Formats: sequence, C-alpha cells, structure tokens
Amino acid sequence: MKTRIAFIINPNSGTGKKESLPTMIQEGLDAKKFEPEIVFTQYRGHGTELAKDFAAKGYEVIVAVGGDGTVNEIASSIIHTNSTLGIIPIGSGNGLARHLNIPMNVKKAIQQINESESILMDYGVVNGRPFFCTCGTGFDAYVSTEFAKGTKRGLMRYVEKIITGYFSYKSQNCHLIGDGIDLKAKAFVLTFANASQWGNNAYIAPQASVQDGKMDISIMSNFPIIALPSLALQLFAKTIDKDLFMTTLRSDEITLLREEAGPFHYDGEPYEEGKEVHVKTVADGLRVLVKKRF
Ligand SMILES: Nc1ncnc2c1ncn2[C@@H]1O[C@H](COP(=O)(O)OP(=O)(O)OP(=O)(O)O)[C@@H](O)[C@H]1O
Repeated sequence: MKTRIAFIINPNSGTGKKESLPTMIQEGLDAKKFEPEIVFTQYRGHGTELAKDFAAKGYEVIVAVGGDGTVNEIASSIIHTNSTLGIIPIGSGNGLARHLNIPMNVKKAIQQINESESILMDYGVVNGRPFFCTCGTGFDAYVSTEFAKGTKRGLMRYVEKIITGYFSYKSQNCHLIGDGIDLKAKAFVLTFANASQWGNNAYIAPQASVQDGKMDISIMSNFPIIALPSLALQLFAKTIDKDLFMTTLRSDEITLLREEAGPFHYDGEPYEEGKEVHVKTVADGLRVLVKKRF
C-alpha cells in the first residue's frame, strides 16, 4: 500500500516562485512509495483547515510547504493524531526545518522525504496557542511585528528590521516563576525555545532539544551597542548561551509576569498578549518526518 501524502503550499511564504512546486514534487517524489495530493492555501489560517481535513481522512503524512508560520498552521491540526508532519522549507526563516536538518534546497528536501522516518517531538503552548519552534517577547517579538507590517518578505527584510529596531526598542521588566525558578530581569529578548533557533541559523537557544520534554528559556539583558557585534557572531556560532548578557533556564512549565501587555510572537507570527503569560511543553505530541538514520 502506498503512503498517502498531502502537500499544503503557502503561496505567501518567503520570496521564491511557487508555480513550479507541484511539478517538482511530482517529479521528485518516489511514485512507488507515495500517493500525493497537492493544494495551495487561499488565505491565512487555511492551512489549519486543510490539514485538519487531511488528518481526518487518515493521510499518513501532511507536508507544510512554507516557513515557520505555515508549519504552525498545519502542525496545530495534526498534534496528537496519527499523521506525520513533513516540511519543505520555502519560508524566510525556516527555524524548525533547519533545527531538524531538513535541506533548504527544495529538490533535496523532496528527495529526503523518500528516505525519511517519523519521530515524535515536543511542542509548546503559550496561553493556549501551540508553537513548535520558538515563542517570545522582547526584541524578537518587536521584529516579527515590524516584519509582518511590510509587504516584502525574505532574509534581508529581517536584517533591515533588526538594525532599525535596535535603536527604537525599549527593554521590559519581566518576572519568571516556575518550579524552582523565581527570576526578575530587564529583558531585551525573552525567548521560549522548543527548538534551538529563531530561523536563518540564529541560535538563540543552542542547547534546546525538541525531544527532552522541556523548553529552554533564553533571556538577553540590556547590552551596550559595543557588545552587538560579538552577540551577533555568537548567535550564529551557537555560543550565545555562554555570553555574559545571557541567562538560560530550562523547564517544562513557566509563568511570565510583565509590566505591560504588548507584542508577543509564536513561531514568528506576531500578536498582542497580556501581562500574564503561561508557557508549557507537551512532550512527544507531534510526529515529524526526519532523514532516516540507518
Ligand atoms: N494563501 C495565503 N495568503 C496570504 N497569507 C497566507 C496564505 N497562506 C498562509 N498565509 C500566511 O502567510 C504568513 C507567512 O507564512 P510563513 O511563515 O510560512 O512564511 P515566512 O514568514 O516567509 O517564513 P518564516 O516564518 O519561516 O520566517 C503566515 O502568517 C500564514 O498564516
């Protein structure tokens, strides 16, 4: 019996052209193993509805063809089902795909599906919303909000928003409370990491694992501009957790109390969140396709 596999393509992800994707999928997928169905989303949130239908019909694999926002829409519908999430990364950041070592090249990512296996991974929940890569407040939420306001996507738009944002963003007073945790900090960045990076190989939580039943909580305190180049280098060298301006905690459940309600993000999708934010990890709640190990 062939594996029924659905591809849900977000035409709005990243900057590349999407018209040729169905042909590439048909040509690259092993026709002896898979029976594909390929659809495009029509509007924001449509991926969640489509994935729910495919999961209810018993599709074994549902592939998010997009970035972390698309992964979030689709994975949210297949948690705790027998369907497995696949990813073809065509977004701007692709944090979860990079964490899982999924090739950034579309052809290679399709080929990898032919030689993949399903594993269980954790996901997070922030005030009732699932997230799969990271969520947080502070500068990264600010950047996500500014990025979403623009009509253009892609890596260079992120770089532009980061540089202009450094000068206008103000740090927040935060209080984190959890099992054995009681920490007050003025946070420039506060990230709850299920996976290790924001995307684009910016490792805000280099030690985070999607299979340990816990999240890493990365707190970057206020820093002088002179420290910016070394922080940026360490972010990409997977060593930011060693920096003097960083504190890292690990927990399966935590509450954040902050002075003001305001910007927050889940998997890079910006929204407004209240003063009290509860974040927890759900262990082994999602099946995901990764390269076969043996
Ligand atoms: N058909 C559509 N039209 C408009 N927006 C859509 C459509 N389908 C999905 N979306 C929305 O597009 C947004 C961006 O998608 P996605 O996150 O995949 O790409 P990205 O932002 O370029 O990549 P990344 O999240 O990796 O940085 C998401 O908020 C998603 O809900």
